Amino acid sequence: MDILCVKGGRPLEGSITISGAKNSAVALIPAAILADTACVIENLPEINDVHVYVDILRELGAHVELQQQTLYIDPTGIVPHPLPSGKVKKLRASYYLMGALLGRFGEAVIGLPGGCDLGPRPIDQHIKGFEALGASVQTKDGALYLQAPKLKGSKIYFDVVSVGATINTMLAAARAEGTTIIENAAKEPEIIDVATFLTSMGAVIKGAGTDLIRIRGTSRLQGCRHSIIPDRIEAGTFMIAAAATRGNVILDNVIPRHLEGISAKLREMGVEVVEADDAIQVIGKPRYRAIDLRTAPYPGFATDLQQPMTALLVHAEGTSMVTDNIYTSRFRHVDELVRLGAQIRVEGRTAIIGEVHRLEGSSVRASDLRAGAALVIAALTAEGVTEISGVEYIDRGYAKLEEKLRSLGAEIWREKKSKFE
Ligand SMILES: CC(=O)N[C@H]1[C@@H](OP(=O)(O)OP(=O)(O)OC[C@H]2O[C@@H](n3ccc(=O)[nH]c3=O)[C@H](O)[C@@H]2O)O[C@H](CO)[C@@H](O)[C@@H]1O
Ligand SMILES: C=C(OP(=O)(O)O)C(=O)O
Repeated sequence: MDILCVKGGRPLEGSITISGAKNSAVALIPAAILADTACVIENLPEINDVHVYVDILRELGAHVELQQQTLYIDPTGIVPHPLPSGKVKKLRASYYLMGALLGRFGEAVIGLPGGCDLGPRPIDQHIKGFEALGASVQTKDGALYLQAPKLKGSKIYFDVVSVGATINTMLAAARAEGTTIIENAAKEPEIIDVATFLTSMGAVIKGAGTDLIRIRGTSRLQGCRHSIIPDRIEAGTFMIAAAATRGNVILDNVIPRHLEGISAKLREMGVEVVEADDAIQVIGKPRYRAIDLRTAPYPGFATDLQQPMTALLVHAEGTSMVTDNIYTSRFRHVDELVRLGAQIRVEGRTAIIGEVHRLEGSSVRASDLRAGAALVIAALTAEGVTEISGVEYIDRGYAKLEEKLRSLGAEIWREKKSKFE
């Protein structure tokens, strides 16, 4: 069992390069199933979710070669074996196998997805999308059984703005006959990235990035080469860490427009944020103002940065209120922050964060991916050493986290711990 050890107290200084987006990567890899020839995906983040997906594609019969940040996928050998359990339970985004296999083969059996436990994460809107395209969908023994002799374009209105349901419907619709219209679509940059990929393959997609997307499907899609957009959540995490440690960090390979939500909130606190074309600089200050924030679908403040942000707000003067409007229980990091000395209480969907003058290192546990990021940020600002377990969650979604932090001057290292310690 690995743990991360962090000795706090050093400002982060220097520059790092942000990796490709996790939430794009885990959609683009299954999207390659839709092609009749091979795809090459570049700027892949070196994270566990990608490794799990590569294993799943191999299990289905694809020829896959992964070399650092480049992935070659030849899907011609794929057979739509049922995957009711196993690796699909390890990540949330395994739900994209439903749309991709349905689009390519007209059938799929996929276990209900895993991923971070943030409260209920239903997939009723995904099912609504598949059914609108003509698929029959049944849930049995923890798996979804999908079948559609012929997929036909249709008009779908989502009752909830959902990243996963929007992308999944786009995947199936790309090989459906006729035009599909998605209303109340999610607008995240990763949706545009998937639309760009499918367009390079031969689908005709208009409106990605708005709440109305039109997809004209085709019976043949060819392989293509695509470079993944930068990870705005990884970038946001480092921006918060730079501010929390009163550091001075330049992030290369970012799209500043994707970071407007986090940049605005950091500026409101008194952090200096300077934008260039494809880089952003964060300059920490000795004192910060408390702020209120509410998460919302893009372009609102990303829920995935809510937990890291609470770790910074601990150091602001006054009382901050953080409300998560997307998930009902995304505050499992709070008790762990309190162990380090933070003053936070949770009321319903809101965390009320008081000001403290110092945090002190302790042993804490990451309950999910961004809880892990929040604990690392808190540990970087704490006196003494913090030991963080639950590292497997952090490894799901942050590429070379320790390496990047060390290059900025942090004292962070990994240790093996016996399960009896
Ligand atoms: C792999 C991936 O891209 N994960 C991201 C994706 O997750 P994911 O795609 O799972 O999240 P959604 O956008 O679908 O979820 C948003 C909200 O809609 C609800 N909902 C969703 C689908 C559905 O069928 N029914 C329903 O009620 C969810 O419970 C949640 O409250 O977007 C989330 C919200 O930005 C991010 O936190 C995740 O990092
Ligand atoms: C919630 C997240 O991931 P997933 O949807 O893959 O569980 C996340 O990236 O913060």
